Amino acid sequence: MYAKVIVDVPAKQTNRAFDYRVPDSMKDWIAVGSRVGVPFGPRTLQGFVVELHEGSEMDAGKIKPIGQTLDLTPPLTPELVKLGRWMSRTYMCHEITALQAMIPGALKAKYERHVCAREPQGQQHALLLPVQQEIMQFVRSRETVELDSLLARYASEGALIRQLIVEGYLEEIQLVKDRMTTKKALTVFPPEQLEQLDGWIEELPARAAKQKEVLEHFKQQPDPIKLTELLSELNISASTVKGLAERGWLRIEEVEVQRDPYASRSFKPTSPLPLTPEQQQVYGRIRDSLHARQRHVFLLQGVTGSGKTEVYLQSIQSCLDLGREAIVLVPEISLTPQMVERFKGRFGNRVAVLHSRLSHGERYDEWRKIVRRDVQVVIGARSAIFAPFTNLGLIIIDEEHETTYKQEESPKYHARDVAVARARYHGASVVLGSATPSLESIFRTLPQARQQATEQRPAFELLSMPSRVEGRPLPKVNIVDMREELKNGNRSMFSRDLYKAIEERLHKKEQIVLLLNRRGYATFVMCRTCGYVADCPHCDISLTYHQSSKAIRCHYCGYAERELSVCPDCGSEHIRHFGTGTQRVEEELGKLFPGIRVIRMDVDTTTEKGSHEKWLTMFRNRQADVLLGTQMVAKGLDFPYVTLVGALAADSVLNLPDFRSAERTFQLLTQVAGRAGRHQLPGEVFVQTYTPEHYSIISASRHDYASFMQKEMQMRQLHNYPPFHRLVLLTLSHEQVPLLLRSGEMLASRLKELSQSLAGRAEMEVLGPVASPISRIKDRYRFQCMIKYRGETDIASILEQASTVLDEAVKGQKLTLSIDVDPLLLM
Ligand SMILES: Nc1ncnc2c1ncn2[C@@H]1O[C@H](COP(=O)(O)OP(=O)(O)OP(=O)(O)O)[C@@H](O)[C@H]1O
Ligand SMILES: [Zn+2]
Ligand SMILES: [Zn+2]
Repeated sequence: MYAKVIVDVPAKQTNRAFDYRVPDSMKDWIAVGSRVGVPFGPRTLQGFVVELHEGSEMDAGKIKPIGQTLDLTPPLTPELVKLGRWMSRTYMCHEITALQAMIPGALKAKYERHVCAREPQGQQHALLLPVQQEIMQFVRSRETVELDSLLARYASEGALIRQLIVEGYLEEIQLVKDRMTTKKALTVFPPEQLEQLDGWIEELPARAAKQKEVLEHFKQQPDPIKLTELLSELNISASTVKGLAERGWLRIEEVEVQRDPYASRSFKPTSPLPLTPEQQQVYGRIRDSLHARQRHVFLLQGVTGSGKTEVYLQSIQSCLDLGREAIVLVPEISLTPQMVERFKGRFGNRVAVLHSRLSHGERYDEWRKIVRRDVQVVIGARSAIFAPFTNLGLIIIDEEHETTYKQEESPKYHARDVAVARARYHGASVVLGSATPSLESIFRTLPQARQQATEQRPAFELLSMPSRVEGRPLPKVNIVDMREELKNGNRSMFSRDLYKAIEERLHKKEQIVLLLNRRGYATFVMCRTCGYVADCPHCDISLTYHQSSKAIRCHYCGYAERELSVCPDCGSEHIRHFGTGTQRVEEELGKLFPGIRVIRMDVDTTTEKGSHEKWLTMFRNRQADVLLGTQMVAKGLDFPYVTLVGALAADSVLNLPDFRSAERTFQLLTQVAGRAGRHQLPGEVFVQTYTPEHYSIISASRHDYASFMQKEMQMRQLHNYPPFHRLVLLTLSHEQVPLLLRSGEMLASRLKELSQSLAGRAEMEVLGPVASPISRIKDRYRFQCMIKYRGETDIASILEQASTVLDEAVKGQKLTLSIDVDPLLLM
């Protein structure tokens, strides 16, 4: 038998499968998705088996054998291996990079292979042969056994051992060296024959009362117990237990314990709520699709507080009832205890939780629950989309418009696209939920996009929930024109209206959420008198200020102007580049409202593990009046006493040099406004802005997604932006500008040539090269080209051809080309 293996060297020359022979002794162990060690030149490399064949085209004598198998159960499924190939083609990354992104970090480290005994669950199992029973007994007596030593001991029984693993009698564990991926604890075991306990209790002298107590404990509770637990339960010292172990009456051994980050918390079980008519209708569609095994993508547009989560929960329940599995993605930022509680409360220990604040070991243990089929539901951030389920029925992406679903380093995938690809394979349903769907997603529900739908990019079905549960009203949103405030001599960050509203809430002991968004590095130029913002005449985005050159520039096309000292519209001198910090707001709050209790949540105050949760718990317990922060205070929080929301500088996103800035502004304002008045107390919102006439701000204040969407679609179409055109961003970097410029021009002209050869209705436009918005990182300069295209374009092969030309021209020059397909950040 022969295997095709992708090796762990992310380089162009090794971005293909290499042939290896599967030694007879490994035949039973190797499958598509197995991790193996293979000889590669003088080294041994880790790799993944992507295909198995009876024969090989290559000369049999020349094919080297696989050196070792690294896992007993392959960490990847055949489906994920296929997905890796699709990702490599779709996102222009190395196949190995895609595959590595699917497995937990712990598997990338050093390892030691062990097995331990467990009770097989579920279906009928084959009767064990005597030799297998002997093996099981041996393993049980040890808790864990290193696989190599087991195979050495039962040298001729490899296939039978493998059968024990497949049937679930043995479980493989990776004991990763150095990093200690499995955690061990000293555990006390009772004797095999429990009847002996009585005799021994008799035998002990009266003064050994404590030791008698220990034996009594095992008479009542014959299960193994952690030493520390036993000591604290009986209030005894370790020497008491050790004495018993020395007599051979008890056994103390190191045993692996599973780290469960949620073990210390108990979750209050919840049962399904009776659905509102809107929820019922949406749920009915999803359930029908699950039953019909349709590969359907739903876009669930439900206003904030419409009860989307309850729909997710009940849909998952019907998926589980069909014996299938579910993945739920939430943005990292909203993976709060509150969210986890809702899922654990409904599905208990059938849920695994994956997010980046877990340690390597905790992540690995959660992942193993999936591999072992101990859980059927995974809730997690972006990378949980790769959960190795084999019978997926439902994938839910909450807040589907969030940018965190796009990975910014290679593989630069979007979890939404990966979800659709996995669902296609499994015949699963996808539910994308949001109060403010991305333009890309809503576009795919429109008749126009339905016509262009393909297998790869299917049309979406729109489901909507336009009202909040129990008829609660959406909060009233007031737009405050900050230009007026300035005219009236108010130079504070707080308008008079917002000031009064805060005062009132403090008096009534209600709570306040204040949002100050500051993203990106760019500062924009704005007139504080009339609200004028300097825009690029060619690109419809704002220009950014560059201190070093005292110029304002466009990051897309390179257009530049001298720094402005007076406003070109109104002549005012109050024109400057903008940026304020949460810290300053906190100080000002303290001055204006002495004694006010403020929780500040931003990157500075949330780096520590668990700090995010700590702040939110404090706020929930009403130990603070104000929750002040960046966009992390806008998402998914559900606090009954929040009746006031203030957005301090609503324009700060609007003026980022990004064609999506209006969309981001609308989304953010809608989300943060949605935090107010979600329960009995009605809510009120103040949006402070210098551009009160902007459609994104007006639509958000009216909770009017439809009119925003229409206007924004027009803008996008006018400028050939997504969702009408698709984008590819190519970034070149090198230490020397002249070489960079030359290669940038070569790349652009090759791309332009290729675009001319396009047939039919396909269109492609190449912009650049221009300096990247972040023009130097770590002493390397950066230039970028952008492709805008539409129609049936084989973009992968165009990119492939262009980059090959570039590679040959600059051989050995350490130039890097990074390709971002459907980019979200244009930096
Ligand atoms: N059928 C129902 N009956 C009563 N209460 C409900 C029902 N469905 C949901 N709720 C409650 O309504 C509140 C809002 O629901 P939920 O948080 O799911 O809204 P959401 O649509 O996810 O909002 P957001 O987009 O702001 O996160 C919650 O407190 C939830 O418990
Ligand atoms: Zn002006
Ligand atoms: Zn421009």
